[in-house]
Amino acid sequence: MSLFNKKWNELADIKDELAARDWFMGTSGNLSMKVNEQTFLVTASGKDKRKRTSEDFLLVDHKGVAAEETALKPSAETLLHCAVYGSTSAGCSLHVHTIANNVISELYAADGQIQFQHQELIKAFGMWGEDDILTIPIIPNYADIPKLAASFKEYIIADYGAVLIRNHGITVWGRTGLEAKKLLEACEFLFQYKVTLLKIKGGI
Ligand SMILES: CSC[C@@H](O)[C@@H](O)C(=O)COP(=O)(O)O
Ligand SMILES: [Zn+2]
Repeated sequence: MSLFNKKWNELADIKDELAARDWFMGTSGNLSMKVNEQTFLVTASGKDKRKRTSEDFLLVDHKGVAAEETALKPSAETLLHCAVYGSTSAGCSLHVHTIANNVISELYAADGQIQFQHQELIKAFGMWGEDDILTIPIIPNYADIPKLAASFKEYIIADYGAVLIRNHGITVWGRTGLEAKKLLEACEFLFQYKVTLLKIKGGI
């Protein structure tokens, strides 16, 4: 199997798994996977990401421009994926909108971040110390995508990480598809936990 087909199938399988969690409401969300140093696969814009079709992804260059003859449009948020691959050795980037990540982004917007400590799942981010703290930045949402991508890029400081976009969604990236998925699932677990706890305690 060619590298292109291998990467396509890997990304399609991740998409199916996230779809099974119902993380692609209203055509939201976009995913990408690096194929080589020059190009990556990204979801086509505006599609129902719960469906698996031969038009789910297209190949784009480092500027997010289609690298092949196609009628498909790359994700409207391709520049965020470009920002990841342009400044790290990441191999996969995932973006989803969920109720939990939107609620958390709104509740903690004034702090510009949310932190988790003494939570087993922060180990997904390599936080193995007893008192380690996981910090996830929260940035404003801009309709102007180049502006959003520039703001997002400031928080890309490693080959894996996560950034919440206020009242929009989360973008995570990792060295492999498996790592990116692990980080996304860990974040969503932590967000759902926090929302549930706040509700029980009467905080919201
Ligand atoms: C109607 S979904 C919201 C979109 O504007 C966007 O935020 C999104 O995540 C999906 O856009 P897409 O262009 O399909 O990648
Ligand atoms: Zn989005």
